[in-house]
Amino acid sequence: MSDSELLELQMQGKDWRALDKALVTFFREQQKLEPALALLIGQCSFALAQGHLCLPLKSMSQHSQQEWLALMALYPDLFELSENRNQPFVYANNALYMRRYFGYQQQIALYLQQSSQRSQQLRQAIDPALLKNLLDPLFPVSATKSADPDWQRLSCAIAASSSFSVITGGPGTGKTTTVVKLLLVLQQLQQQQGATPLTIQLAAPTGKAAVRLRSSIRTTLDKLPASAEMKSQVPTDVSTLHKLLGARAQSRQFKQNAFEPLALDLLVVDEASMLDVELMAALLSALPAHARLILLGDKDQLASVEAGALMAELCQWAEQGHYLAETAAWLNQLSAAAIPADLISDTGKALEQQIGMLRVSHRFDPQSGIAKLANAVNAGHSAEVAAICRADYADLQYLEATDFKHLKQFVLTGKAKEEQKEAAGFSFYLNTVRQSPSLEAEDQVIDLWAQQVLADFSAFQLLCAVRQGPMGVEQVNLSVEKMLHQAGLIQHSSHWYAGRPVMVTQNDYALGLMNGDVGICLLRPYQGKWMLAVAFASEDSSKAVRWVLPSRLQQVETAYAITVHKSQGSEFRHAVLVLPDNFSPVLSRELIYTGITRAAKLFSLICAKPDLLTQAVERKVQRYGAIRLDS
Ligand SMILES: Nc1ncnc2c1ncn2[C@@H]1O[C@H](COP(=O)(O)OP(=O)(O)OP(=O)(O)O)[C@@H](O)[C@H]1O
Repeated sequence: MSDSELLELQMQGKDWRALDKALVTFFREQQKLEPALALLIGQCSFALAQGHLCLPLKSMSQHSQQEWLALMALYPDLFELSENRNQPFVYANNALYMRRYFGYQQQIALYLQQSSQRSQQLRQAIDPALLKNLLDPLFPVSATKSADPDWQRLSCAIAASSSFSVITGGPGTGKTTTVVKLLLVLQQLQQQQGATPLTIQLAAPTGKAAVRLRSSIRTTLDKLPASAEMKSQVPTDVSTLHKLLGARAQSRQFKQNAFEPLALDLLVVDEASMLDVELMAALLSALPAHARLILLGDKDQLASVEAGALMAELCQWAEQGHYLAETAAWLNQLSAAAIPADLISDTGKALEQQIGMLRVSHRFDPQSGIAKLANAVNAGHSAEVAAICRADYADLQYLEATDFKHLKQFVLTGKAKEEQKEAAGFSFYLNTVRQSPSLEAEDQVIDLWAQQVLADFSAFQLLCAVRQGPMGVEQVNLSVEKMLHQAGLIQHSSHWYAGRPVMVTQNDYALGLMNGDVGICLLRPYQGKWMLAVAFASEDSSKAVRWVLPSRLQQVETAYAITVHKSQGSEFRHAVLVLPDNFSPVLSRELIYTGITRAAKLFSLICAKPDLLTQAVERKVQRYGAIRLDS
C-alpha cells in the first residue's frame, strides 16, 4: 500500500482521534507535506493517545530510518534533526517526539541525572553507624534469622541516603510502613545533627489514594516505637498532587512552579505508577533544589492513561537489584543479612542504586488465592492462572458469563458460592443507606452515617476492563440499576436517587472535587426536611464527609462499575473484575494484575471466554519513550 493510500485509510478510519486528524490536516495545508510525513505526524500524535511518549521510527516500517531522516530534512521548520529552532517535532533517540513531550522527557532525565550525583554525595556524608542505631529499634532483627535481608530496612536506608528514591512493592509489602519509619529516621538524624526538623509533605495522585494513605499512616505511626515528640514531626495529612501544586481551572500551569517553588524539604508521592510525564515534570519544576523526593508504588500496575510509564521505567530492573558492589557493601553494614549475590551487578546504573524493592507481602498469605493469582499473572504464566481460577480458594471466585444481565444474585449478595463469608454485594451498603438518621438528627450524626455508607460501599466494587459492550462499564451500570430497582433496594433506576454512587469524571476546582472522586447520593435530613445530597469522603481530616448538591455535579457517572484504570489507588474488600466478551487492546497483564490487587479480602473474576484471560495474561503493555536511564 502506498503512503497516500495508508494516510487516506487513517484519515477515514476509526483509529486516529479527531485531534490526530486535525493536526495532520493543519500541517498538510500549512506546509504542503508529503503523504509519508503526514502519516508520520498523525501516527506520532496517535502514539500519545496510547500512552507512548514518542514514536520510534522502527515502528514505521514503510521506510527505512535513512529514508525517514531524508524526508524530514526537507522540512527543517517542522522537524528538529540537529538544530533547535523550536520546531514542533523533535527527532531524538531514534524516535519522533512532539516538542512538549520531548521537553518533559529532557527535564525528567536531567533531574534523575542530577539526583544521582547528589545522592552519591549524600551517602558519603552519612555515618553508617549512626544510621544503623536509628534503624535498629524500628526494624528489629527477627528471632528466626532469615538468610534474606530485611528489604524494608534496606529500602529505608537507600531512601535515607538518596536525594531521589523509589520504593516499589506489591500490595501489603509495607511501603507505607517503610516510609513512616524513614520519616522518623530522617527527623531523628536532623535532631542529632542539631538541625531544624524537615518540612515534609505527603501527596497522592487521587483523592481516594490520599485518604487511604492518610489513614494508613496514622495507624502505622501509632504502632511504632518512637517518642511522641518525634511522631509529631511526621505529618499525617495527605494532599492530592493537583491541590499541592495549585492546579488552576482551564490552565496547564500550576501555581507552584520554578518561580514559586513548594515550601518543603521532602516530598513523598504515593501511588506513583499513576504519574504521567506531564505531571512529573510539573512536580519537578515546583520542587526546591535542595528537596528530597520519594516515590512509592507498585511497578507492575497499569501506568497512567496519559503518556509515559515512569514507575515501570524507573523500576525496570528492580527485581534484579542491579546494585553495584560498593552500594551492596554500604548497605551490608546496616543489615543482618547480606544482599544476595544475584542482585549485585557491575553494570548497575547510578539511578538503580536509589531504588528499593519490597519483596514480602504482609497482608496476603503467600498460599492465598489472591497472592498466587497475582504472582502467576505478573509472571505471565497463563496456564497456572487458569488452574488457580478453577481451584477452590476461599478468597477467589470465578464465574463464566457472557452477559452481565444474568448475574442478579451475585450483584445483590456478592456470592458465587453459598459458603462464601467475605462476600458483600450491593445490598450490603444499601442496607446502611436505608438506616438514615431521623429528621431531627444533628449534623454530626448525619455525617457519621454518610461516612459509614461510603465505607460500606467500598466493600464491593465492579471493575470493568472496557467501557462498551455487554460487559462494559456503561451496560453493567445500567444492568445493576435495573436489578437493584427490581429487588426494591433503590427507588428509581435512573438519574438521582438515594443510594446512587457516582464518580467525578473531570476536575472541578470550584467544588474541590477531582476526577476519580466517588460520592453517594443520600436522602438526608436538612433543616427539618428531606433532601437529596451527595456525600464525598473528606480530604480534610477535621470533617467526616463533604456534601454537594446533585444539581452542582455536572461531570459524573454512575459508579457501581468503574474501569480498572479509574480504580487505581483504591482498595475494596471484595473486588470483581469483569472481562469483556471479545478481545480488546486494553486487555493486558498489567490490567488483570491491577484488578486483582484492588481486592483486600476477596477477588472475583467474571470471564466470558477463558481464552481472553489467557491472551490478556500473555500480553504485556509496551510503551515507547525511555526517560534514558543511562546516567
Ligand atoms: N515487617 C512487617 N512485619 C509484619 N507486618 C507488617 C510488616 N510491614 C508491614 N506490615 C503490616 O502489613 C500491612 C500492610 O503494610 P503497609 O500498609 O505498610 O503496606 P503497603 O505496601 O503500603 O500496602 P498497600 O500499598 O497495598 O496499601 C499492615 O497491616 C502493616 O502493619
